[in-house]
Amino acid sequence: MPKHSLPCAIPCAIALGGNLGDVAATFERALAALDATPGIQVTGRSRWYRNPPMGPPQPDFLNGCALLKVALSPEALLDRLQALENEAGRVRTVHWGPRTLDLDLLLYGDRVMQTPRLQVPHPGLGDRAFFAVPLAEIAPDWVEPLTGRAITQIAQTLDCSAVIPLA
Ligand SMILES: Nc1ncnc2c1ncn2[C@@H]1O[C@H](COP(=O)(O)O)[C@@H](O)[C@H]1O
Ligand SMILES: Nc1nc2c(c(=O)[nH]1)N=C(COP(=O)(O)OP(=O)(O)O)CN2
Repeated sequence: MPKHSLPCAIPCAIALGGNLGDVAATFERALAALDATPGIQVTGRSRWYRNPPMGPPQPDFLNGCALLKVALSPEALLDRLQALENEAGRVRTVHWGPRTLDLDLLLYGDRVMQTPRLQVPHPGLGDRAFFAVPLAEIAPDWVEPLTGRAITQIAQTLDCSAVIPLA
């Protein structure tokens, strides 16, 4: 089925992060693989932003966000995101430690859910500038359903000074 006719597609926002290897190339591969996935269309992407690590000392991160149209359940979308993390060689060792690729589901339409596997909106959206700054670039007016705040409003409450766009 052509992507433009995906029935019941839900607008979603994801975050990309990583600090091991050629992260920009890893992000490009992940977005291409997502767009090639039945039931997923990549409709927008931010610039990539360099910023210092949250957590233990480690190399700076690249972070960014992408917008999707998704005709999959939130759980099936998470399965696909985690499969792509694994394909990028992600190894889970240290909590908040270095990684080749992290793909987080930030928003799934206006759904609010909290299950053992999935919290949506992502609980970091309100306090992580490396989520809010790139998302504000591509979806400034999207209203976060838990607090009723637009993404730009969230970004304005955070110290965004260390989240620097690449060229
Ligand atoms: N919104 C979410 N996006 C991604 N992962 C989520 C979300 N809510 C809960 N999770 C769970 O978080 C752990 C660890 O995720 P990493 O970001 O890969 O460290 C994972 O088991 C998800 O089920
Ligand atoms: N600058 C920056 N620092 C980070 C980043 C990141 O993307 N950018 N992700 C982290 C951990 O994310 P993880 O997904 O493991 O934790 P979470 O489940 O709390 O989001 C830890 N520290």
